[in-house]
Amino acid sequence: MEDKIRVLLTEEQVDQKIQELGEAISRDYAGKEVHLICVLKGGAMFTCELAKRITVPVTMDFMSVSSYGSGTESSGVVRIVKDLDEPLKDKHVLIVEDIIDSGRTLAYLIEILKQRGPSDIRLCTLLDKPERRVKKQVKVDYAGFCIPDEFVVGYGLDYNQKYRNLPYIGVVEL
Ligand SMILES: O=P(O)(O)OC[C@H]1O[C@H](OP(=O)(O)OP(=O)(O)O)[C@H](O)[C@@H]1O
Ligand code: HPA
Ligand SMILES: [Mg+2]
Repeated sequence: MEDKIRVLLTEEQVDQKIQELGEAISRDYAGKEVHLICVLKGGAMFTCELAKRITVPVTMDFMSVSSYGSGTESSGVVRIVKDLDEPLKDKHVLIVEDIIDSGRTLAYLIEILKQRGPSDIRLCTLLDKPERRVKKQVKVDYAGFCIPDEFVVGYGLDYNQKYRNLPYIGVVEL
């Protein structure tokens, strides 16, 4: 059966925001090389679109962690499914996520990546759900949109692995 999806952010709104984020990052990292860390799978589409709009030199690496089962609640247990290929020593690391919800995924990731000796670590997310935050210490450097406490899909975000390919952000009417 098809789920009913209500549009929360249109493709045009998302594109415009990614352009703005790319410009802000390019300004802030002027004269440096930025090492983007894409957090798979959710961060894949956003990372690629963002990378296209950054004008300073970019390198990219990919990591896969999982904190959600098949439902809409974080399990609280974060697992590394695929680690990075490259070391982070002396790099300007920018972690790119689709969403920060409870903050558990990012709190865990930042802790382990800090130990690998990067020059600095910042965080960029397309969506932020501040009302849901459990890990209050997670500081977001670049956030596209703050959204209300609703389960969203599209632009990399899934519900039971579906809808990652939608070019907009929608809410599944459960
Ligand atoms: O702030 P949190 O409550 O930790 O939730 C955010 C994380 O949860 C989702 O990933 P998920 O673990 O579902 O895996 P996926 O990216 O492969 O969909 C999302 O892509 C974020 O990575
Ligand atoms: O709202 C959401 N949608 C999809 N995946 C998620 N992971 C955390 N929050 C969400
Ligand atoms: Mg994810």
